Amino acid sequence: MNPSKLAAVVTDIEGTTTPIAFVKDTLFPFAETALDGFLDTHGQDPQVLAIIEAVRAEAPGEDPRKALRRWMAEDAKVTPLKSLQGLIWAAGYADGRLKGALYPDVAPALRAWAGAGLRLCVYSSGSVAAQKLLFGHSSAGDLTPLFHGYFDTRIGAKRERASYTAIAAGLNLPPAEILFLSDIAQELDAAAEAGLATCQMLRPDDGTIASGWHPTAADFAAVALLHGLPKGY
Ligand SMILES: CSCCC(=O)C(=O)COP(=O)(O)O
Ligand SMILES: [Mg+2]
Repeated sequence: MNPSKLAAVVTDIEGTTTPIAFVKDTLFPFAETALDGFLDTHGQDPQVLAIIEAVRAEAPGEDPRKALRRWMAEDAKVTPLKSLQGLIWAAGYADGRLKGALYPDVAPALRAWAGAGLRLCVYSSGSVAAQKLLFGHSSAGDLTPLFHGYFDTRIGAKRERASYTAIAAGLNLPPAEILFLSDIAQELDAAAEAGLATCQMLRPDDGTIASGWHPTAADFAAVALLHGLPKGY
């Protein structure tokens, strides 16, 4: 049963479902270390060739490997970098070197919300492939059957109102029936401008600063409490 006015929950990953430290200290260094070897081995694969073309288009005149390393250093949310990281992480998830880290409250709440009929979606700067890997090989098992949809930067940047309007249109739902969860105030601002309900995740482990006006929650059980949703335990 879903007594709230919500039809869907769209969640960010880093700082929301997943500790920032896992992304910054495990995922990103894994991709950085493996970059050259991956490109040496897979550089002629059609998928990788297309990504390198996209790198050249984004960084004209710059050596693609240099551009990729610069974006990694800047934590730039650039689609070709995010696509390539997803391909590199795939091998790590497949052989068990990587396991998608989730805060302990996340899986029980997601199961309860999906069971209550809510449509669950992810919106992350990480590529859709990378999102499916993280939730498919998570510390709580394969959670991908719980999700209705996945969105990445191909629908638009996370700090742009138009991205959230496009997500609502893609879900064929009034924006007000969608709750967006994120730790980043500018993302929540953009979602609220598009008419979505928002909640800022203030994970104590991540030391997130409150934006001042979005409702806040320290975990998904608190989100459930705010919206009259089951919390899963
Ligand atoms: C799909 S997991 C990797 C997350 C990632 O690459 C990233 O840049 C974090 O972006 P988010 O939008 O989840 O904060
Ligand atoms: Mg985030």
